[in-house]
Amino acid sequence: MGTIAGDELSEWEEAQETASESIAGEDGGGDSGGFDGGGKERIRVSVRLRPLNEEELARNDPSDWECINDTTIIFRNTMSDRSTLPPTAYSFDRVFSCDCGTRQVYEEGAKEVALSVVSGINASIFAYGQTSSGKTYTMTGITGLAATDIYGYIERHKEREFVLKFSAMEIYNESVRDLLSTDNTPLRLLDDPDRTTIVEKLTEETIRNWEHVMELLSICEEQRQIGETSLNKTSSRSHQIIRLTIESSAREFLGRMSASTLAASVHFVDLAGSERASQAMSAGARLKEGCHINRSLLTLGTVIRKLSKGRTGHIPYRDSKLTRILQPSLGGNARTAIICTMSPARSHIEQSRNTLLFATCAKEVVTSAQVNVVMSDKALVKHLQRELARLEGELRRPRAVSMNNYAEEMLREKDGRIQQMENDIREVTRQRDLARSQLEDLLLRTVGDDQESSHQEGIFRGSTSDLPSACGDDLSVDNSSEILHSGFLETISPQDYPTEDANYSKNRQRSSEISSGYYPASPQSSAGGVSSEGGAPTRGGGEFLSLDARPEMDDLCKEVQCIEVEEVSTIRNERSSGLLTSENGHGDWNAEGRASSSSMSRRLSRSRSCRAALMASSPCPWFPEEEQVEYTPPGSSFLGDSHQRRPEDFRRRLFPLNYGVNGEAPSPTTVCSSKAAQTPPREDVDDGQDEKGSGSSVTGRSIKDAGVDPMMSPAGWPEEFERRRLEIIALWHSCNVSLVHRTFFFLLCKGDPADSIYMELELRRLSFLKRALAGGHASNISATSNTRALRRERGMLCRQMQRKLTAAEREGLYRRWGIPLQTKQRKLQLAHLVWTAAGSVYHAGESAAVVARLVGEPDDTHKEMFILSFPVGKSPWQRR
Ligand SMILES: Nc1ncnc2c1ncn2[C@@H]1O[C@H](COP(=O)(O)OP(=O)(O)OP(=O)(O)O)[C@@H](O)[C@H]1O
Repeated sequence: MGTIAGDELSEWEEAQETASESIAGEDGGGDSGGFDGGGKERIRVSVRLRPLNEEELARNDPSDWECINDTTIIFRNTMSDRSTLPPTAYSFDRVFSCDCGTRQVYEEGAKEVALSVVSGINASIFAYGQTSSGKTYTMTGITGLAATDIYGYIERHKEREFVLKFSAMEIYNESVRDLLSTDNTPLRLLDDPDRTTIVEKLTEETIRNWEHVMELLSICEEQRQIGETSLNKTSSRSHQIIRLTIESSAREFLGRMSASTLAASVHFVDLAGSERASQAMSAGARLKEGCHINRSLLTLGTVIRKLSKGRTGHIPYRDSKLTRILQPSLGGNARTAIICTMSPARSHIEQSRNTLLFATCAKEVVTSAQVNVVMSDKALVKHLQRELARLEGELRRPRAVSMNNYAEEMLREKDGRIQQMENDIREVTRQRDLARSQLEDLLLRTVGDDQESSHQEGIFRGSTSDLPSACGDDLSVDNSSEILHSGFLETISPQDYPTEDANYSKNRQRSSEISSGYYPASPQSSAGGVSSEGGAPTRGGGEFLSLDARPEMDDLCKEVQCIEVEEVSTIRNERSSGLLTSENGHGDWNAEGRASSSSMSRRLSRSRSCRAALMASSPCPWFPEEEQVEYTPPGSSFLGDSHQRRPEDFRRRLFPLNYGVNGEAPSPTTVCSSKAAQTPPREDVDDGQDEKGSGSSVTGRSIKDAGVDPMMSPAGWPEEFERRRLEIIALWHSCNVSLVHRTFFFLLCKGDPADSIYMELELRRLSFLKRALAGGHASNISATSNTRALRRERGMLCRQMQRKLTAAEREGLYRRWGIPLQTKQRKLQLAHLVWTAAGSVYHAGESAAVVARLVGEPDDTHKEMFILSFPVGKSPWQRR
């Protein structure tokens, strides 16, 4: 039996209501005492005053108690010495005078509560009082009457099927005995999940009829421990608990899943006498009984007292078997009625007062009875299955959620990895393309210079048929190198060239020619080395690369050509005007090597178009395409003595044409011994008086392009380095060059003679850029756009300060740079301070230190970048 709640209750509500209505309907609520079917109510407390018994009458024990009405009993002191004292009044739910019969007591003091059991509400009827006060007398009557009424109710409610079960026990000396069993073995008390106490192995008889109940009651009476005390010859020495359990179901629902079963128990409790042992004049076995009795009653009194004060604190139900078994009836799920019996005799005044005190407390105790509906087996199975499914669902749900979360987390992680890998692939691809582009650019420039030289050489020694038709101009040169076999060429035998790589050999030889800084002009030499028909290589004078034998090279060299032409066009024109003349409109050259100005014009025109085509097809990754077309600075021939000190592998990559067959670098002495290497550098002055021919001027330009200044002694380099560095710093400032570029260049070029080539290149590029900006012929770049890019770069530095520097480091920088710590936007101030002084190497060094700290130190790779490209506005760092 138990209670149900929630949706399960709704399943039974209809049947329960049917049962309750049927009970209330016929009996008008009388049978159930008008109880509303559940809720809190106080214990119904009644006091029954028995008549003076023979012994009391015999000793003239006066009766001082009087029930002045149905609810109040007063103690009227008839003793002479206390006659002046006012009577003490006690009020209860009902008081019964000595002339009230048991039926009346039952009807008015117990029936309402007792018959609640037929409505599925637990009920308890207690008899409390001292020995011989009439507890057994009262409870025996009440139990019988209640049983009779219950059976009368059953008889009247044929629509319901009732099942009555009877059990009885006594608690004697704190041992529980089964009154329906001859076995006196104490029964154990067990706790069930409903916090009720189960008496193990207690006999429970299913009652057949009213007579059966009476029979069982008789058995209990016979079985109960009795003894003779001074007050009661047949004193009940134990607490007797008779339990009548009633289950009822509406017959119309029987066998159905929805069949309702109301189940409740009514306890008839005849307590042992509450008197003190001494008062009962007990001794021996009776004294021991008295101790146990009092222990249980003492606990009962404590429980009632505590319950009467509210349900705060610990209620010592478990301190005795009596209170433990009756716990539901004491402030639990039961309606309770207590009938306190008392003797009217003055001699029992103290016990009577105690009884009334107990009753006073009991009437304050609130119970919370409710209808108990039990399920049928089928319904219980269904309910349990549903509950099982629910619990399994709950068990699965968190796990499912957890699994889903785990799966989602794994997917997110994998997506993240995939994204990271894709980013890595993109980055690697970008770097690969960049490196490839740089390598191609490097080769292009190198070969371009070679081509430029060859082209120029062709001007002197070739014919119109030597030039690629795509270039439009058929420029022929009949001049030959005057020292074709001089210098480096003499050191390398054509036989040494690997036959399977003729172009490489040719290029390498050509590069050697360039590196020697000398272009042949001697007809004699030309005759020995180059065919006048087409410049075909001859073995006798060393193989020259034929222009028509390498059209792809011609295409690749266009960028360099056009830059060279742009830069030196004025000079070249002037020079050409005196040295080269065209014999016809197709740009043929005369035997004196003079070209007409119209030929040069055509040449310039061709170069620009070719450059544009080249740049469009091979964009430099460091520049937007539109910027590359217009702002690629002059290319250079990175040749000369200085680069010999660079890392061997880099030299090999950068100047493949300058190496021998076996990869060995040409010795500085070889280069220096060349005739051209000893030629004084020529200024790019348009004196127009180069009688030595264009070959000399080209030679001089080539030397400068190579960054080799034969006149500059190693001892003079430090001063020259400082001069160039200051010039570069000033140009950086003028051109708004990227701060990162400035930083890397400044930190990498520290005065090593090998740096001369980089500085020369940088100066040339910066000069070109400055002129382009000043001249306005750079349509896609302007000082404004550079300034904007520079501002973005300073913003980047500002953000990097926050990321890369600690607060202490930043504070140190602020102090070092004179930025007041109390000012705002200090990082921005610092970012706008670096690289702002155009004429101070010290300032540049400090600036470079700051920027390098923020973007990282440069390495040799960056140094190579200086040759490959020249970032304006945006730095390589920004483009990552
Ligand atoms: N209301 C009453 N009217 C007439 N006789 C009564 C009444 N109450 C009790 N008696 C009688 O008083 C005697 C003692 O009653 P009873 O045995 O019921 O007392 P008790 O409280 O049960 O005592 P104990 O606790 O010792 O068992 C009995 O002989 C009984 O018949």
